[in-house]
Amino acid sequence: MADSYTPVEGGGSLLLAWQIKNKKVLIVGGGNVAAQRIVSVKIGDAQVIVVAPESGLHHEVKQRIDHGEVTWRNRTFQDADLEQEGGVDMVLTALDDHEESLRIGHLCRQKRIPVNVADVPDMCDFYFMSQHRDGPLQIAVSTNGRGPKLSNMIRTTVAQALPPNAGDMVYYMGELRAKVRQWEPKIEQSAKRMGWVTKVCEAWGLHGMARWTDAAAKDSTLVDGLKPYFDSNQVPTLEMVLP
Ligand SMILES: C[C@@]1(CC(=O)O)C2=NC(=C\c3[nH]c(c(CCC(=O)O)c3CC(=O)O)Cc3[nH]c(c(CC(=O)O)c3CCC(=O)O)/C=C3\N/C(=C\2)[C@@H](CCC(=O)O)[C@]3(C)CC(=O)O)/[C@H]1CCC(=O)O
Ligand SMILES: NC(=O)c1ccc[n+]([C@@H]2O[C@H](COP(=O)([O-])OP(=O)(O)OC[C@H]3O[C@@H](n4cnc5c(N)ncnc54)[C@H](O)[C@@H]3O)[C@@H](O)[C@H]2O)c1
Repeated sequence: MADSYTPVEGGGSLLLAWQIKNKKVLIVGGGNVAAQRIVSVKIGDAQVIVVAPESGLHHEVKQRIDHGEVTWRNRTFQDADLEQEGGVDMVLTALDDHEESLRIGHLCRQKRIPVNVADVPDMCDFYFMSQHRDGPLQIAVSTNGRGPKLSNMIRTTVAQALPPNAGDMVYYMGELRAKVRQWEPKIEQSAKRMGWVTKVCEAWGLHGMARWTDAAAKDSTLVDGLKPYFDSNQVPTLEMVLP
C-alpha cells in the first residue's frame, strides 16, 4: 500500500461516453447552432425533438426535418415541452433570445433535466467537446470552456498523429476481442482473456495493429489463426500470422 496516493487535481469535468440511444433530446431553436447540436446527439442515436418556428430554420435543420431524422414542433418554446409525452432526458438551447434561453436553463435546473445553454457556460450542466469521429473511434477534446478554437486545433493535431485506418483498427481489434470471448467464454477466465489481448496490443503497437487491420479486412478467416496462440498464451509476431 502506498503511503500517500497522488492527489486528485480537481477543477476539471467528468468525461463520459454518454449512452443516449433512444433517449429524448429537446433542442430549442433551429438555426446554426441547432444544426450542429442535431448532428452531435444523432451520432449517439438519440431521439431528437426540435422546437422552432419555421421562419428561423437553418436549411440543414429543415432538411433533417424533411427526411424524418428529427421531430419538429413549428412554434416557439412552451414550458409544457419539458413534460410532453413522458418528458425529456436532455435539453439543448440554441436560441438567439438570450433571456428566454436563460429562463429555459433555469426551468431545466428546477426539473433536474441536464441542460446545455448555448453561449452561457455557467448555465451548462455539460459542455460539448471538439470531436474526431472515425467509425467506432471517437476522440473528444475539452478545454473546460477556456478555448473552443484551441479544442478544435488540438483535436485535429491528435487525429493527424493516428494511423489513417484507426477507425477500422478499432473495429477489427474489437472483432478479435469478441473472438477471444468465444474461444474462452468462462467469466472466471476474464483475467487470462484480458491479459492476452493487452499483450497482443502492446507487442504489435498501433502501426502493427494497422497492418493487421488491412489484412483482416481482406480475409475474415485470418483471426482464427490466432486461436492456437491464445490457447497456449503466446503472442505471435505479425510475421507469424500475416499472409
Ligand atoms: C467544441 C465545440 C463543440 C460544439 O459547440 O459543437 C464547442 N465550441 C466549438 C466551436 C466554437 N465555439 C465558439 C467559437 C469561436 C472562437 C472562440 O470563441 O474560441 C468556436 C470555434 C470555431 O467555430 O471553430 C464560440 C463560443 N463557444 C462558447 C462560447 C461562450 C463562452 O465562451 O462564454 C462562445 C462565444 C465566445 C465569444 O463570443 O467570445 C462556449 C462553449 N463552446 C464549447 C464547445 C464549450 C467549451 C468547449 C471547450 O472547452 O473546449 C462551451 C463552453 C459550451 C458549449 O457550447 O458546450 C466546437 C468545436 C468545433 C470543432 O471542433 O470544430
Ligand atoms: N453561430 C455560432 O457559431 C454560435 C457559436 C456559439 C454560440 N452561439 C450562440 O448560440 C445561440 C444561437 O445561435 P445561432 O447561430 O444558432 O442563431 P440563429 O439565429 O441561427 O438561430 C436561432 C434560432 O432560435 C429560434 N428561436 C428564437 N426564439 C425562439 C423560441 N422562443 N423558441 C424556439 N425557437 C426560437 C429562431 O427561430 C432560430 O431558429 C446564440 O445565442 C449565439 O450567440 C452561436
